[in-house]
Amino acid sequence: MVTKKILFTGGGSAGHVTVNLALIPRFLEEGWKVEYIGSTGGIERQLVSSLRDVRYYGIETGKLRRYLDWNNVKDPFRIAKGVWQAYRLIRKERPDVLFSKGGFVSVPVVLGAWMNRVPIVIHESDLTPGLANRISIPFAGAVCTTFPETGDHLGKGKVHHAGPIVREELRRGNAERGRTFCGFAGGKPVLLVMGGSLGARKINEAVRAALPLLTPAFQVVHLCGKGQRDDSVRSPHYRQYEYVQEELPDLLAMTDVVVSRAGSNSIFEFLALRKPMLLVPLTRQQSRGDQLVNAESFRRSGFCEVLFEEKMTAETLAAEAKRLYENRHAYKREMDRFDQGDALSSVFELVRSAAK
Ligand SMILES: CC(=O)N[C@H]1[C@@H](OP(=O)(O)OP(=O)(O)OC[C@H]2O[C@@H](n3ccc(=O)[nH]c3=O)[C@H](O)[C@@H]2O)O[C@H](CO)[C@@H](O)[C@@H]1O
Repeated sequence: MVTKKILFTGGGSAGHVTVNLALIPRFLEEGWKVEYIGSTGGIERQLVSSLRDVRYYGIETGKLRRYLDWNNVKDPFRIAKGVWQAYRLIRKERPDVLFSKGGFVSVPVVLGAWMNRVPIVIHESDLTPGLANRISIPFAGAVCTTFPETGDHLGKGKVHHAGPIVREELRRGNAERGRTFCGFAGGKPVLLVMGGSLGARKINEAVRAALPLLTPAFQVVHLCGKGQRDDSVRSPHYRQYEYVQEELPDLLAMTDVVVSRAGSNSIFEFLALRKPMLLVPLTRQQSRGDQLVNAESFRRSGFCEVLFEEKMTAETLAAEAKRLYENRHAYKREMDRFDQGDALSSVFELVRSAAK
């Protein structure tokens, strides 16, 4: 039997790596060789290093910004260098297919694959496609989507609605282990706060200011983002961690309700685990508005409440979190109606048929 080889790319933030982390074990189990091209210093390098049998190549990359910045002058040269590096790596490694999850590092890799005539499958987990994917889609043979509505933004033809891909290990958490990790006694419900993979300064400030209102009702676990811990804030009912990896399943297992940004991977993970959510989406100024539409779609489905950042204060945050907990059964009922499907298998089959 000829061994197939798949190349993955995607990075810049964990949201552009999570789907790859869920898919890679399936390809390895099926006997494929797996390689990954990411940036030399991005979060993807660290996340992919937790997987065995995956060869990682780092390339130079620049960010695709929509605002003025000195780096806008240097970055076209970095991107051009990245395209050249990706082209040469792909010519040498000869993968049968490229799976691209987006994020700025993926653009040079998609171009390098296209120049080598390697079939390309793209994955878009937000409701509206990001800039890197919009640039890449014309070069791809197929685009997998998470939200059914995304096809309306892409035109039909290449689009394949797969549904959410959620890492299997997230379902294997243990609430007792989570409580032991945090040093929490049982009793009070647990509120998990997650500001996306990079943290969210505004949410961090509001949650810390709201602690006197929140901790009589909840034990609060706060995933605050790298470099954003504030050790001056202490309470026996409050724990903060910058970023967790292997502990996340246990923390989710003990969680009753969530306050979160509206990054697509996070919210589909909370949906899969039936965690009622209060979403504070990034504003249109902070991002391209993708989280606003993600959150609105979830609100329409009855899975979450939305608190706009402009309206977020310690008081509104605490009041909305308590209301969410009181109504938790109603949100869970709506979530139970969601058909999770088996997106992982359907994407695996699509990629297998796209491979040379
Ligand atoms: C600032 C920004 O550009 N955000 C984008 C980024 O978000 P971001 O990178 O935050 O992406 P997501 O919310 O989609 O995913 C975050 C991932 O990190 C994991 N996690 C998080 C915290 C932690 O401590 N441990 C951990 O493992 C979550 O379980 C999840 O799998 O990509 C998303 C997917 O394209 C977009 O919707 C977001 O708009």
